[in-house]
Amino acid sequence: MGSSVKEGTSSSLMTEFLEKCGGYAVVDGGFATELERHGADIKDPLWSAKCLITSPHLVTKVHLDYLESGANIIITASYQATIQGFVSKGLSVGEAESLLRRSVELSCEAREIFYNRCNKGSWDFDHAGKASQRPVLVAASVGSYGAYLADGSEYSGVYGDYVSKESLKDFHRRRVQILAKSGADLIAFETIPNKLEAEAYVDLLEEEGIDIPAWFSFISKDGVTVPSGESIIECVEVADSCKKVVAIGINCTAPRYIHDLIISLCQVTHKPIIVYPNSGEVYDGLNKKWIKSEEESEEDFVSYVSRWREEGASLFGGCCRTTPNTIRAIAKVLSCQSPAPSKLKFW
Ligand SMILES: C[S+](C)CC[C@H](N)C(=O)O
Ligand SMILES: N[C@@H](CCS)C(=O)O
Ligand SMILES: [Zn+2]
Repeated sequence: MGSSVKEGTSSSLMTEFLEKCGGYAVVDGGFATELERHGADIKDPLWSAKCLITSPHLVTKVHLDYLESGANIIITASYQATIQGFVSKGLSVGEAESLLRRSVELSCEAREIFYNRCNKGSWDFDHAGKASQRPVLVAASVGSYGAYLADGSEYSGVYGDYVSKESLKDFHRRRVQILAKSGADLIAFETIPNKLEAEAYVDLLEEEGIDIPAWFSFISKDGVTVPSGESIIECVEVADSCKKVVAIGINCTAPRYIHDLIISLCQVTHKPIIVYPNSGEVYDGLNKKWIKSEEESEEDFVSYVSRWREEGASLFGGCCRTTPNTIRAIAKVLSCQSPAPSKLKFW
C-alpha cells in the first residue's frame, strides 16, 4: 500500500484498506514473545526494542513470518523503544532517534521482501478469485508510559500522582513526531491502560499536526474496565472524539473477554474495531515470565474469531504469546467466512 494510502484523508485510509482486503484485515501476532521464542533474550528494560540494537535480522524474520502467515498489518518493534529508555542504556539522543526510524525501516524492508517473493509466484487471490497483491500496512507501535517502566505497569494502569497529562505528552512527544515522519502508514497506540494516556495521545495528535492516522488499542483484565479501573466506554469515547483515529480496539487481553468488549465498543464508536488478544496467559512483570492459563488454549482463541466478526470487529490478530500459527489459523477462519456478515460495517 505505502504511499497510495497516504493520499487519502485519515478516515478513508482504513475504509479503503478494509475494502481492498475484502471487508476484514489480519493483523500480526505477538512480536516480542516471538523474538523470544526464536532465542532472543529480552529480559531487559528495553524488552523487544533491545533487538533493534542486538539482532535486527531477527526483527525482519519475525515480520516476514507474520506476512507469510497472512498478515495485512505488521506492527513495528518500537513498542518499548523510547528515547528515554535508549538514553538510559548509554546511547545518545541521535542514536535513539535513529533506532526509532530503523524500527519502521525494518518493517518496510520486510514488506518489500515479501512483495518480491509474491512477484516470483506466490499470489493471493481476492474474493472474486482474481490474483492480487495482498495489501500490507506498516503500523508504528507506541507502547504506553507503563511499558517504558518495564515492570508490567501496563497491567496496573496506575502511574501515581506525579504523572499528569502534560508529563505524559512530554514523555511521548518526540517519539510520536519521529514515527509520524518515518514512512509508517499509521501509528498504533497499543496496550493503553488508562484514560489519561488516551487523552494525552489525542492532544499530541492534534497539537503536533500528526499527518498519518492512528489506532488506539486498550487493555482490559475483566472485559469491562481498563486496568486503572476506568470504564472501557469512557476510554473509547476519548479515542472516538479524534478524527485522526481510524480504528479503536483491544489488545493484550485474554480472549475470553473480547466478545463483551466488542459489544461495549460498538455502543460508543462507529469506527472500525480492531482486536488482537494475547494467549490468555498472565504476565509476571517483575520476573518477565508468562504463567500458563488453565482457562484458555490456542484452539479456543481461534474458535472465537467468527463471533468477534459477527459482533462487528473488522481487524483481527494476536498479541503476546500468539504465534504465526495463530495468525495463519485466524486468516483461514476468516477466509472461509466470505461474504462479510450483515453486521459488519464500513465507515
Ligand atoms: C505487555 S507487557 C508483556 C510488556 C512488557 C513489559 N513492559 C516489561 O517490560 O516487562
Ligand atoms: N506489539 C507489541 C505489543 C506488546 S503488548 C508486541 O507484540 O510485542
Ligand atoms: Zn501484548
